[in-house]
Amino acid sequence: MSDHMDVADDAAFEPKVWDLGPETEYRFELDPGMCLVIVVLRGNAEIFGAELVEGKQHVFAGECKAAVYTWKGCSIEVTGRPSTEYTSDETLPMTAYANLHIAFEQMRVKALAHLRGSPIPDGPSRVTSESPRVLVLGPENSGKTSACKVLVNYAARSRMGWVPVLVNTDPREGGWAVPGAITAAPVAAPITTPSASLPLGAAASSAPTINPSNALLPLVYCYGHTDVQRNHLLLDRVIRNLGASVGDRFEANPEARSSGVVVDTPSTFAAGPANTASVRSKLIRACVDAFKINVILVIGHEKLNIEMQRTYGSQLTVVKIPKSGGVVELDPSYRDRILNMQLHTYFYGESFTPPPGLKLRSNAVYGGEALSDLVLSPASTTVGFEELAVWQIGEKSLAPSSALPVGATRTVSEMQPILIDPSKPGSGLLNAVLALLALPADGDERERYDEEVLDLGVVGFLVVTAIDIPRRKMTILSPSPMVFAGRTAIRGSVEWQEQ
Ligand SMILES: Nc1ncnc2c1ncn2[C@@H]1O[C@H](COP(=O)(O)OP(=O)(O)OP(=O)(O)O)[C@@H](O)[C@H]1O
Repeated sequence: MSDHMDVADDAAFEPKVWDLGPETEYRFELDPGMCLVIVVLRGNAEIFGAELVEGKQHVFAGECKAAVYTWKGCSIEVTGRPSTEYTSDETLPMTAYANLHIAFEQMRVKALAHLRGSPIPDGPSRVTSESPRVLVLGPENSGKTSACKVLVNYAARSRMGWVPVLVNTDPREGGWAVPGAITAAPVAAPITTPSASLPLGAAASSAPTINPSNALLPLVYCYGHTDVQRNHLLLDRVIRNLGASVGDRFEANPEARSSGVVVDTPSTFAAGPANTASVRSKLIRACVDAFKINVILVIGHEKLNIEMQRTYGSQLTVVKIPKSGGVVELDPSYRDRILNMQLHTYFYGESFTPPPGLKLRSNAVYGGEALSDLVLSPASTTVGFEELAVWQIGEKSLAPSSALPVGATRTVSEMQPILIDPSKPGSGLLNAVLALLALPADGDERERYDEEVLDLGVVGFLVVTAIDIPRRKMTILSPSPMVFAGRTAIRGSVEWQEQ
């Protein structure tokens, strides 16, 4: 049953109290420029598994769409003017997530006991002593990212002190960085959802000097495009690189492995035109291999569930879970706006105007952060053409795979790094988003190789805001002041647009 409300203009900014019964949720959607403040008056409430602290003002903006869920019932006070708000008791997927969480918790406990050589709980176990390494698949708008957040947040909230790794392989979403990136981070405290431009909450990558409460330090690799089909060989390679980096972290800290991994994927892995089927299955395979997946969750897609059962059923567990009725259908224009908003947020942070008539208290939070920590000050630096080497991967006029004749395959050139000459008019560098690469590890120079730029992690993203060809200089926007001399960057197809 759903209790829909039409939002009346005149009463919109009066606080409204919603009493939620057990296992129900209050769903809301914000239009551009809107801000919503929610206070839990009584009971326990959570957003995608992250608890809302009672009595605190929780601020939402940036076209956020989410649901306040309660297991046992609660009262919340809501101030603002959402474009849609209603309550629903059709929350069956939350029960499915809770059951999965309990099963994953047992796997973690056994994995840790095994590692420490302690007796395995529940006697000799049928279940292996592996931690849960979960791949989440589903079509567009099926709630994959929300499901990942719930599962990771429940683990991070557990008293066992788990720090699960959340991986985002959806380059359209950009995870903790910018669109075009794929990222992974150990999650020690629940991830919040204050805004659509911070789909996985804030991270320290764009503003290392602030965000004191958020210690997330993601591993970042650059794919450079938002379209999975554009250069799937490259995406396959960066997914495997990200998996290797996560593996290295586990090598360095074996107990961290027992918390497990949850991998979010793009909807294009699950569904798409028939001629993309082999690419899709190769990319799913890349994830299964890279993160040593032992559980595949398929959200609301029977055909894919059967396909996964057939392909992987003998070696790992495939579970189908229902799609939540609350998941919002995101249209292409919304996705374009969010892409730009996410880029801007990476450099400038967030800003919002509180609902008229509402005074925000000093302890109000925006996704777990104090309001004073939201605005960032990027740096603008002039750099000589010779100082920063910018590469692109593959040929300039790379057509998407879907545009190739049926049966045609790409040549190796799509994985070939090509140095961009900024002095050439039409180099495509102006307004390009660049991924600044980590320095190669010290070592034998002979170990360096031509395609090295494909395999290096990213330390931050930059934008070329001006090019002066006569003076051979370009102006670069970076999240914080940086020295670029001798550094290497990659350009993809993501472009900066002024807002
Ligand atoms: N129960 C819910 N109530 C309200 N909004 C929700 C609910 N579940 C998900 N949403 C919102 O719906 C939108 C889509 O959900 P989500 O991003 O989880 O789906 P997805 O399958 O990962 O999307 P994509 O198509 O980008 O891969 C998001 O804005 C999310 O916050």
